[in-house]
Amino acid sequence: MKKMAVVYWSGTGNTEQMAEAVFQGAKEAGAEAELFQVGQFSAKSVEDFDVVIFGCPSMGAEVLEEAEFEPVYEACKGKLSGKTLGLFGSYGWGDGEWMRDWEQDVLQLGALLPQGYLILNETPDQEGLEECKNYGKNLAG
Ligand SMILES: Cc1cc2nc3c(=O)[nH]c(=O)nc-3n(C[C@H](O)[C@H](O)[C@H](O)COP(=O)(O)O)c2cc1C
Repeated sequence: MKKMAVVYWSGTGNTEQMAEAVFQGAKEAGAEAELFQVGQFSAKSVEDFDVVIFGCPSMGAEVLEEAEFEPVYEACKGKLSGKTLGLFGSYGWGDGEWMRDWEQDVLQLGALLPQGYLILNETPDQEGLEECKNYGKNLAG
């Protein structure tokens, strides 16, 4: 059984809804999944999971949220080489630049991103939540 962590930050709840659906999908696919708000996670925890799925919306000007999410993610970076990851998040008026940059960052660290990333505009609709579930399922498979 795969051990999976879904680790997220969300300001207004959109990425949180995505995180919950990704987590549900992983569990339905039979993974031993845990859901963490980013403050509950640390670099040390990376080793405890086969797959780590990070979620953070586009903030600032096309960057990760800097006060809470980024410090934890930065601390995890040293543990991500060879690790299977997922990346997801919600965005607003942009074109997903923050996620393209984030994808490049994890690939440069040597992490694996077998299902690519998943982004949704603002509040997820039913179809979006299904996409999130499937993303979690596929990473569990
Ligand atoms: C301070 C702030 C900065 C933001 N910066 C961006 C941005 O650079 N690009 C973008 O597409 N959306 C931006 N947004 C919009 C959020 O990414 C969007 O509303 C998202 O759905 C928020 O997700 P959350 O509910 O998980 O916090 C910003 C929102 C806030 C509050």
